[in-house]
Amino acid sequence: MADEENHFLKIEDVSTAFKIQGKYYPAVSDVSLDIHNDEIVAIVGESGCGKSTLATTIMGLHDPAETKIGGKIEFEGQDLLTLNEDQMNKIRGAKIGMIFQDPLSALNPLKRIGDQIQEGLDYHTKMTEAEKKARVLELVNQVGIPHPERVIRQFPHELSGGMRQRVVIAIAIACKPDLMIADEPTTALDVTIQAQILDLLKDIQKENHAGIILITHDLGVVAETADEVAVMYAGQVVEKGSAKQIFDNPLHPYTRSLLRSMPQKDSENDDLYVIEGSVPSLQKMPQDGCKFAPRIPWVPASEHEAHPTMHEVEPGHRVRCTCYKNFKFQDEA
Ligand SMILES: Nc1ncnc2c1ncn2[C@@H]1O[C@H](COP(=O)(O)OP(=O)(O)OP(=O)(O)O)[C@@H](O)[C@H]1O
Repeated sequence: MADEENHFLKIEDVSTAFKIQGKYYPAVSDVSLDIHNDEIVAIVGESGCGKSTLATTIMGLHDPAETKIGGKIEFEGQDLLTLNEDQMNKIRGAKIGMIFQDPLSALNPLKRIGDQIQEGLDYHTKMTEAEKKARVLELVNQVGIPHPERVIRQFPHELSGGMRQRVVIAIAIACKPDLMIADEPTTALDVTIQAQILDLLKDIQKENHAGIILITHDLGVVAETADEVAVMYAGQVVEKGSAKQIFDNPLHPYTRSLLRSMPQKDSENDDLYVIEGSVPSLQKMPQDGCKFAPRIPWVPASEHEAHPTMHEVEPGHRVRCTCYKNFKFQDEA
């Protein structure tokens, strides 16, 4: 594991609250995470846990009139939360690339693929036209798109979903960003294509020595790719550690529930475990105590902390609240 010295993204106590009918409700609460070069950090949790909000907070994509953001996001020596729009524009696309879930909506339907890949180079570099053209072809090649010369003249609708996602990745890596944020990059794709795209992300990460934040609800994707894992529930990180720690020794009841609901490759049993209940809406989110408590009502209140904090259970492995200590599922004796 990389040492503390070379982390280049340090998220410290970040909270993002949205204004709803005049009141602010937190979608992300006090999240702290470090990302290093050459590392894939997965952020995992069910829909509504705040994963995308954390990503868009890092990217500075929130309207300050509608959101309240707190904490610090140190990236290569500066706090992103203190930068203005012009300063953020210089970082987005150049030093931080973002890959969204749906390649079709991320691409402009009316622009040729080559021109879309070139846009970042136009904005962020002083390359000549010839250098940019060569770089575009190099990128198309790098992301494994066949017939690059033809594809750069095509429009998004002429490509398959998998090829479009490769284009989105080419756009994200055009300026060799140090950090890539991939928000559900394979969710819209079928299973075989998913595997190819994940392999591609891993290859690119190795080649560029980038750090990647991979947002997903799919633990299968996490198992395939991640070095480090942060499990989010109701806007908080409830457990984090290396992928090995999380998969071999999951502790928080929420992490354990997620793992239990994961389909097993060799299992013929289709009855998957389902965690009862769902992530509450922002207005219904419990404000105090363990936010997961309502979903494990058989656990006595005394097992939870009044103000749950993160506990280091082994080096690098942290879990929130004390309710993990004696936790058993209802069907366990
Ligand atoms: N602009 C917004 N205004 C108000 N509430 C929002 C806004 N964006 C997100 N939310 C709410 O914040 C919570 C977290 O949403 P977020 O999209 O970050 O979760 P997620 O874990 O990424 O889920 P998904 O995978 O479905 O995107 C949800 O309750 C969502 O409804």
